[in-house]
Amino acid sequence: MKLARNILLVDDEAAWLRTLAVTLNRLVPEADIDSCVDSRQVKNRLQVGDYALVLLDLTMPFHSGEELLAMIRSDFPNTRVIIVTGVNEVDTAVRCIKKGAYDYFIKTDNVDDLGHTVRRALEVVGLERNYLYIKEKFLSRTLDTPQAFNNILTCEPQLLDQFRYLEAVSCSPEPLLMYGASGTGKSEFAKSCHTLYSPNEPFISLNLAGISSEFFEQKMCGQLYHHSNGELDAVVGLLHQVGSGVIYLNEIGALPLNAQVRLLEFLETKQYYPLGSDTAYPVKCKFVVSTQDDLRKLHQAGEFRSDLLYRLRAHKIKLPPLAARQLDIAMLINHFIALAAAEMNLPAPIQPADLAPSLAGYDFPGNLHELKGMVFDAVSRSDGIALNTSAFMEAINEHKLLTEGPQDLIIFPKVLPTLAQMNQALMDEAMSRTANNQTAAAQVLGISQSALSRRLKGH
Ligand SMILES: Nc1ncnc2c1ncn2[C@@H]1O[C@H](COP(=O)(O)OP(=O)(O)OP(=O)(O)O)[C@@H](O)[C@H]1O
Repeated sequence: MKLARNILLVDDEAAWLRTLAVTLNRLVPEADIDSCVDSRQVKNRLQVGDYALVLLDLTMPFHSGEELLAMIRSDFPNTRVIIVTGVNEVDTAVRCIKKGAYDYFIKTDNVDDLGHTVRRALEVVGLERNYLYIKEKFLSRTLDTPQAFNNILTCEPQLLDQFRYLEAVSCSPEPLLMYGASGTGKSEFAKSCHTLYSPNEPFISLNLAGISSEFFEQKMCGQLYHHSNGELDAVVGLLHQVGSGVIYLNEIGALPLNAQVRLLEFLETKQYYPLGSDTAYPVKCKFVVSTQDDLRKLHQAGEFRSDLLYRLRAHKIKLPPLAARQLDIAMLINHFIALAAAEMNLPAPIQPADLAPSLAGYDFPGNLHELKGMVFDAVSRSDGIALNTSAFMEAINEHKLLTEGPQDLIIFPKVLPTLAQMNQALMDEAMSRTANNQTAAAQVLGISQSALSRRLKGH
């Protein structure tokens, strides 16, 4: 969605209107400026043009600025008004602010101030319109571009909601922050965002785990090398390569503090300097970032800047772990079977009906990476008819052993002990752990004190 940049200047003095238009063109070159010298035409002009801002004179024949302000506030609530007034009308201008004007400007004031006020008002209107658009899109139950989500299979309502949210916010120039453990589909969502935002521009992804501040800056901004013979060499940075596309920064929580300052500058000033150069270049891309960490906790630990955190959280998506997506498991297994069979040039085996239910209690710590790996392993072991499920069972048992912890494991020697040796070893261990208290040791072993006593004597 493009932000509105159209401004209508209204004044009955044609010469002043011309001067104002020239000045604003110079101060706010990104704006499109129209003017209207007849107060009776203002309503008509607002009906046909989508104006973000009206600069309104107070004293005009036919309709006063105050009257027009009331009409604009009621009929065109998405358009902001700045009152432009002479020194002798400041009281009226202040009254207009109370009635909903965004600001007022006295004709004799420094025009640079007017430039700042106009730019601020345009930003406010842009944000308001963006917010309204996002709200409307999110509340509608349908997707405009369902094909953007072709790579994300799901029938979980919470993920379908995320599709609608992503479609609504993808047009916004603000960054998108995704939370989710490894393998929950963050890269796929970043790609969908790219398809929605700028499908014909590049998509570039950078993993920030273990990155240094210097490398980050060089990678993003590029570098200019000045040789002693006067020649120049340039390494092009990602911000140049990505142009108006999408840059996906994975593991944002790992970004060192100095590099966080740089990223914040890219977001706020919308420009960057290649290393070794003092020429500023524009940042035109959309930033999508993701993390597995709780950035607020990182901030509390002094590892993440709060200003960057607030800037990044403009739009955010939380992706659920695979274990919370039970409706999807059977469908995802089939999807990965088809992928694996195509990749290995094998016939696609059939998924046993009881496989997905048997995985219901498993928590998939590696999420979709893990499920995909299991299916690929299973397909490679299959006979081409039924899917070999041993890969799944092995993974589940391995995981059980790991999560139960080494203290719960009995590690047997290569040559197994006899039962008598195990009995003796168990009794010795229980007696030693209970400081030779037979009653307590018997309790630990699950037998009576007299039975333990008998056995100890027997040995
Ligand atoms: N809903 C889905 N449908 C089909 N495939 C999916 C889906 N979500 C993710 N995948 C696939 O699962 C794998 C893991 O997903 P992805 O790489 O997007 O996760 P991630 O959260 O970005 O992981 P990491 O944090 O490790 O980078 C990828 O091969 C991806 O194509």
